[in-house]
Amino acid sequence: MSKKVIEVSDLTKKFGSFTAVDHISFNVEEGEIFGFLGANGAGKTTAMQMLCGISMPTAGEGTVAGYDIIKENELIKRNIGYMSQKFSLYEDLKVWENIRLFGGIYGLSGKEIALKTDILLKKLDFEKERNTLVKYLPLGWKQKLAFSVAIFHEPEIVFLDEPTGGVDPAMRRQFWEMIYDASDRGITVFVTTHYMDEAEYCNRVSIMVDGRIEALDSPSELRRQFKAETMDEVFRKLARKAERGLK
Ligand SMILES: Nc1ncnc2c1ncn2[C@@H]1O[C@H](COP(=O)(O)OP(=O)(O)OP(=O)(O)O)[C@@H](O)[C@H]1O
Repeated sequence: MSKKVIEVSDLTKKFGSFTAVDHISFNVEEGEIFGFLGANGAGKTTAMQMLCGISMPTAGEGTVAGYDIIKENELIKRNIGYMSQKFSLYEDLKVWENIRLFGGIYGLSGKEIALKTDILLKKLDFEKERNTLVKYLPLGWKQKLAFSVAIFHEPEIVFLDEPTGGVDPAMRRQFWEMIYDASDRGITVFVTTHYMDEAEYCNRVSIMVDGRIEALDSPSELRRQFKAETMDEVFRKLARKAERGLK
């Protein structure tokens, strides 16, 4: 049996009387690429922030990387990687300065950071951009850099919130090569996306509708269950039920 890196049960988040995330329960296994889908406003970001220890649940319980999401949220923050929609890169710092900053935040030594920076820049073919201010990088490059710094400390799990928004399919494909590479090294990947071709690349996918998980399985099994040719069709069949955000 594979180890569970995420285990949550009845996780709920209310904002006043509005229930943004409504009693969700699921597990993610070590090394999985787990897709977290849902229409705008379905509750994906809110759920992810609870898993990352950034936001406290109103109800429910769970563990991430073995730590309790309520009592040990500080430990979770230190032991995961997180790439938010706005990514955390500092636009007015150079590429190498951003890498050093995040390496430091994650507790790596100066020597380790220097060594790993050289390896990373070479791997990304970014050596010429070492001294470039991040604000001058094209969006796709920023996304690759943001992902690289999110996993610089080799966390057990990385959370990616719409990591490939706004770039062309070729660039998105390159980004997914990096995701596969991380997954091959044993890093569990939890990823939200609006692109249904990306959903097909995941080992398992959950689909949220109005704060609840309405379906969860492998893409092929979901296509079978929903008698659909593509994940896009599965998604549209489910999203039709949504009352939030689609009007
Ligand atoms: N701090 C908040 N206060 C009140 N309502 C909020 C807050 N954060 C989120 N919401 C509401 O909760 C619902 C879920 O939002 P969330 O951002 O989690 O959705 P999402 O699935 O990530 O959507 P998107 O794909 O647009 O990012 C939305 O209706 C949103 O307006």
